Amino acid sequence: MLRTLSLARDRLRSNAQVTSSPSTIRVLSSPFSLKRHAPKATEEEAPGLKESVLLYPKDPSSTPKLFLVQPRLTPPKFLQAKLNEALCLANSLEEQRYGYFESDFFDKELPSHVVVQNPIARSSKPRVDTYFGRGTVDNIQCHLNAEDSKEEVDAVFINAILSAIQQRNLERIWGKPVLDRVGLIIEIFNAHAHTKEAKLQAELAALMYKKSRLVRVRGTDGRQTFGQFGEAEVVSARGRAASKGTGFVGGAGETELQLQRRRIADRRLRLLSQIKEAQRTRLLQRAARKRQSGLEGKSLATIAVVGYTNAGKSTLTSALTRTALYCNERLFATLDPTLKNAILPSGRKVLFSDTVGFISDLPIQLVEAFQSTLEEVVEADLLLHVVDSTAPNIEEHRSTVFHVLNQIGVPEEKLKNMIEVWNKIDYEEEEEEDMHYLDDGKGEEEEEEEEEEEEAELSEDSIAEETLEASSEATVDEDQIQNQEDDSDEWLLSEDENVSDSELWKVPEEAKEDAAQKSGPDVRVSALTGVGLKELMYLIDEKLSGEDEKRKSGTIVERNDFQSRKWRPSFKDGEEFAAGQ
Ligand SMILES: Nc1nc2c(ncn2[C@@H]2O[C@H](COP(=O)(O)OP(=O)(O)OP(=O)(O)O)[C@@H](O)[C@H]2O)c(=O)[nH]1
Ligand SMILES: [Mg+2]
Repeated sequence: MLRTLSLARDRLRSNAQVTSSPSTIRVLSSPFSLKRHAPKATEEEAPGLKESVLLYPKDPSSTPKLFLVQPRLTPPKFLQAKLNEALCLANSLEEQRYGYFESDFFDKELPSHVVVQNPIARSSKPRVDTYFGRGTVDNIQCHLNAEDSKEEVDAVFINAILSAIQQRNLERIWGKPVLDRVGLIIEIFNAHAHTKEAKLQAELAALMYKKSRLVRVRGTDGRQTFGQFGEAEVVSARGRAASKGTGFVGGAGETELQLQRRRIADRRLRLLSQIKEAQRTRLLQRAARKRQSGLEGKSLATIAVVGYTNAGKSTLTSALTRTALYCNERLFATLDPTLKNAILPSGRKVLFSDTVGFISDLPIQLVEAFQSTLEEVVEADLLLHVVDSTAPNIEEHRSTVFHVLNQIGVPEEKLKNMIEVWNKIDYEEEEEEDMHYLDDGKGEEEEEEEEEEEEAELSEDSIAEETLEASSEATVDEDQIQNQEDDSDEWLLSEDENVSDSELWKVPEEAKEDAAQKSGPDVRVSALTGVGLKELMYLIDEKLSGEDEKRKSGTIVERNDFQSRKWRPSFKDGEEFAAGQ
């Protein structure tokens, strides 16, 4: 069904009527209530971390005003879903203070946005220098000027993956910071991180992203700098750069680049050792849990609740365990795994683990920044996949989750045994409406004409432009060589990897096949109203006893092969330490 933007807002509001109504209603609806957790006095703050991870200059005390640019997609239903998600992402960027968000999500205005031509759809290859064609870049500039005249836009959010060069060039043209999809998600991680471990992991992700963004920038006064604005130049391993034919012989610039890299490398090492410490604590706790359950003579199984962000994982976990986890309509409301007890119908005691949600187009390296968090998923006895049954692009959500679970090394056996829960069945579908969003207004014919004109312009006046593009591509490779020398185990792929965007970010066919193998939900629930929860608890009981049987008969290998999986945590000594308990 075609969902419109206004419908999306209505839909959010209709959810809001249930979830964000006055606190009295929330408390009365217990045990399925959604209470915001109180500030933790014992939470150890990590002072000064925030300042060092900002991807663009902003006032941390206020929510930034973003202008969203959505490349056009087909079919319209898919575009609508992606646009809705991007709007929610943009509105999710808000600092969390003591476990709370100050503003109510549903009171927030939707960010200004425009749908523009998609360079990938047109030529299957975006422009190397500016991602979009010239006409689109100018068009966005006009929209930005109009927005600025109302209230100044703090940053432009492009819902696509940009290379460092494209990002810098667009910043120079528009005179504003530009965030791509990965950049914004990292910003959200940093803004929402609450515990020390989440803060460290989010900073690590930001740091490695920053590293992949290092390009030399020519300031307005002609000096080379790494500042926010300026003309992007690609720095080669030999310290040579070329931009519009203006090369320079390097030396000082190269040193500056190396200095930046060294600072990042130093900080990364410090962060890794702090994360290792936090992970050691987690491993000790897990070992203690196992020991205790062993003493009691029964195994204390852990059930990891996984799913796309905003699917309702925390709401469901709260409902099943009769606790009040933090649930919020903002994307990535949960960043830390939380364990909660519950008793199954058989009387068996289990632990539910609520964790960070997944999202499409997220590079594995970013997922890996949360490796200590995701270990809870890999180590769990049973997985509960929560799917938002109201999502228009439900199949994309499902395959994204299968993809991430595969990437983090969840064994196939566990994937097969995973319970798929379709949530939000209480949600009623609204009438179909026409889509409402600001489009750049270009029909296909116009787009083709514009493209032809651009191509003609390029071939006439190609020397400067092509020099930039060709040299960008050439020197990027050389730059990558240096990158690898500096830091061989890169976390984030940069544009330097020379792989097209579509190849990098799309969900592989195998993940789609995995998702398709499961024909539908095992159980349909409403975490909010409690419908289907009893059935779900019986199913969990059944699956766990099936697992016990298989284990007894030896068809399941015990969880001692952590190091041999596709993705491995780098903290082997911590494992050994815990194993020795
Ligand atoms: N209508 C309806 N809304 C629900 C249901 N379950 C969750 N929600 C709403 O969906 C939104 C997201 O819920 P969360 O439980 O925070 O989702 P999550 O999967 O934990 O999200 P992240 O932690 O951000 O990944 C909240 O506004 C919930 O109130 C449901 O069964 N019905
Ligand atoms: Mg959550």
